[in-house]
Amino acid sequence: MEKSASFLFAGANFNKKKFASDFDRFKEKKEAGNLADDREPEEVLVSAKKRKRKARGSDMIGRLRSKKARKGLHIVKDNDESSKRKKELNRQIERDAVFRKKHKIHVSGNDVASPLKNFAELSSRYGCESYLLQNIADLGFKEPTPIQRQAIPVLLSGQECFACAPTGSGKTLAFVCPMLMKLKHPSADGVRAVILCPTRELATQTTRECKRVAKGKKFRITLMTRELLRKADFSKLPCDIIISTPQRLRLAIRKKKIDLSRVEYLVLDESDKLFEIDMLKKIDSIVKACTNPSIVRSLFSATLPDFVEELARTIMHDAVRVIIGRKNAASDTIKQRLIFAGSEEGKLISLRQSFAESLNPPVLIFLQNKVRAKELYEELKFDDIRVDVIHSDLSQAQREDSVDNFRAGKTWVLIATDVIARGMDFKGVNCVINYDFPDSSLTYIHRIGRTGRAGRGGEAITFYTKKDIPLLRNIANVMVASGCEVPSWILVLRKQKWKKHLPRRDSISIRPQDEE
Ligand SMILES: Nc1ncnc2c1ncn2[C@@H]1O[C@H](COP(=O)(O)OP(=O)(O)OP(=O)(O)O)[C@@H](O)[C@H]1O
Repeated sequence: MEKSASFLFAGANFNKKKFASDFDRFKEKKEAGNLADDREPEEVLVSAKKRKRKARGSDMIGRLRSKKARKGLHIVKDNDESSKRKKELNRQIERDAVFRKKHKIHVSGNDVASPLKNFAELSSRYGCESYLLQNIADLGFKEPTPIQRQAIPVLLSGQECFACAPTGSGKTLAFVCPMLMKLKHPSADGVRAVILCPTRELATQTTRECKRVAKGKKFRITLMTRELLRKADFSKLPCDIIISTPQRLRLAIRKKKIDLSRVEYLVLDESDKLFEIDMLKKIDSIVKACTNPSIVRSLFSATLPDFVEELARTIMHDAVRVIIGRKNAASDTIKQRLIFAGSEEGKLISLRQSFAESLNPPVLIFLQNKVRAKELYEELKFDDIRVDVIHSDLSQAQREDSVDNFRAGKTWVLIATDVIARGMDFKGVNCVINYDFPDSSLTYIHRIGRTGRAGRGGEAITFYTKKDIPLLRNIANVMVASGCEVPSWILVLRKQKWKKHLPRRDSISIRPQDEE
């Protein structure tokens, strides 16, 4: 090859000696090609025409071939693209699976959205407005909790969802955040979102939380109060989001005061409580009143019994199931203890003794009904501790005062019925005492979940007497599942089937009758 014959080969020297045999063959071919010129002119002409035809033919075939090739190339390219996409999708699925495993997120459903790595993804993936991110930051939330990581993208993708995550793990933000993002702006179109809570206290707390998260955006967030129910004309009342107990909302529907046909977003908080038989009818009529076909419904709770899942599946389309950790488990930040108190008298002695040794307020004490809550309050109110009581016989204002005083630290020990066992977020409760054994393992999980919230530690003490032994194993199983120690004899007791445990108990009062 001559020097510089080709720009590509410039600088490369062909070693003729080394490749002599190849070089000779190449020379032979060239010489044979030159022979054609020695033929007769006609011969040359005919063969030239033949060559031309052949060339033309081969050109057409070539064109055809190259067209096919181009087409083939497209197909190959398309196949390449789709296999690339498939590969990337598979990689994403693998990454999601690893991430979910790390955060103990279990999902089932179709095309479940990837979990959030951080709150900033709300903006990069879903165009979240800055006011919301700012509010989340102002609340001091640095990282999403596992339920927030998964439930928020699921709801933003428009899928319905039932979610089960431990007490105090941030479920409220997990449904409030996508709701505000979906609603985008305040509007005069009527109610567009409904949150149902089983108790008034929880509805009040959720309203407050919702307003904090929506700060700076003029959403009309309304708590359904008795007064509002009596006086307000909802057709004129501007309202984007309504938060209510099922009772009050059903009354409003019955009185034809409220139109829920535009509701785009419905949340059933503490859903297993809402699906209990006494609430089910009310829930049913509310669900039916929300007639918007594009509504997104979601169920949230720390406990999700199988019957609730089955019921939920009958009303929800293609819902995604999100479970954090183990279903129906207590928060693992709570140190749980069982104490055999022998009798009612033994419980009171034990309680006073533990207060005398170390009272570490705030403390919450649960009893099985309001009569017993009042009795214990009467016993303790003259002791040297700041004690208060909350139950359903108190007026709304008195109940609110009890909650506020406990929140503010004015009350050290709050005696309560199960009216505040679910959802209430009291910051820093150090100890929950089950003075009366809970009526089920689900109630146990919710009661003790008033402590050990948002990653903090806490303690739960449960008194039991002989009457509570039938349910002891069920509670012990919850304790073992969250890593607490339990005497082995309890774990071999017979397990009780689903039935409320509400035994008749002796009076708490140890004062002689004529003193009362
Ligand atoms: N991402 C977060 N980072 C830190 N704290 C958070 C975060 N999200 C929520 N919290 C806080 O965690 C606490 C518990 O949240 P929340 O009341 O929503 O729990 P929950 O899961 O609904 O509990 P429950 O089952 O008892 O109703 C609240 O004080 C809340 O402000």
